[in-house]
Amino acid sequence: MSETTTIDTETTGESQRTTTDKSQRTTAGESAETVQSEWAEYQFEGEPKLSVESLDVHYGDDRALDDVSIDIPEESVTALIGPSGCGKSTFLRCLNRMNDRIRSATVDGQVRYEGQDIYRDDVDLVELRQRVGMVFQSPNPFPKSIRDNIAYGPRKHGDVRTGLLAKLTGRDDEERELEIVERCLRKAALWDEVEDRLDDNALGLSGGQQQRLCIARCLAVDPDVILMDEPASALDPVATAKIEDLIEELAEEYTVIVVTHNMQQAARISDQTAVFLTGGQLVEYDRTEKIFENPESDRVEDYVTGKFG
Ligand SMILES: Nc1ncnc2c1ncn2[C@@H]1O[C@H](COP(=O)(O)OP(=O)(O)OP(=O)(O)O)[C@@H](O)[C@H]1O
Repeated sequence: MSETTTIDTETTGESQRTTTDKSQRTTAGESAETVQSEWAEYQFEGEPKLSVESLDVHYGDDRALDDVSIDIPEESVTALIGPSGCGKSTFLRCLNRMNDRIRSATVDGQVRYEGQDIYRDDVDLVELRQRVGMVFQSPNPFPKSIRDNIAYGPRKHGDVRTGLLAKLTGRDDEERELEIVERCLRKAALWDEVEDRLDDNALGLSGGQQQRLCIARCLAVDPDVILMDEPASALDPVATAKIEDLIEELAEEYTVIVVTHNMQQAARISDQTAVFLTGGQLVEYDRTEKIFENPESDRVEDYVTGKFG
């Protein structure tokens, strides 16, 4: 697919955030500049895993993200919340350049992964999406066996070789492949449910099992960051609870960023929360507890208490 994304590749070094007076509570009428400065003080230990600076996204002439800057810490869960159409999914897709696939999308600004600008012309998109994996709203397993779903990525990337040719050339990695399949299914809390039917078609699994399989498939290519776009919105409460537990476990090893419409879910599972509001603005970003218990912005308070959105 052709890529028409416009990228600003200017390198400006580490982001400089100005500290502002947090006593300035905002109202709906205040300018974006004032509103966006609210969360400038959110600080965490260590270097950011992802650092986004002045990110603007347009679809044709329509703006979807407006000057978004945010640093995301490693090995934690970051929730992205906000009303429908405020740009959460667009933002998520910028983090592994999935928006490159959308012809009308124009991306300006900077996204750094471990300090490296991911929008440089020479970035290998396959490698980027391997490191920054994605799990979608609706479970989308391949119409293949459970084993093949997990082994797909490692086979494609040449990490394992199986099959007749591999057997004939003595490079058969069947054992290693099974080890990867088991490890990833265990990490996705699915192994116990499927260990005796690895060769069954994945489409025979329940919705919740399919979603955990998709997470296991994502883990199989050894990601560092996992982007999740409403991963539980199509699931029943029991399956949702399993995904939530899994997300919290994954955050011990991975950097997880989750878009969710469910504010209780954001409050339950995330360490920090970013609130986007209409117009594609990131209005507030802070510890999840702070966002839900004592947000700086009146608009955020109205949103998290359900007064609008
Ligand atoms: N592929 C696209 N082409 C054109 N416009 C798009 C495209 N994807 C999103 N948009 C527009 O960009 C804006 C932000 O959409 P986005 O899906 O990122 O928001 P969202 O907050 O994730 O919404 P939701 O919560 O409903 O999924 C919306 O106005 C949407 O219509």
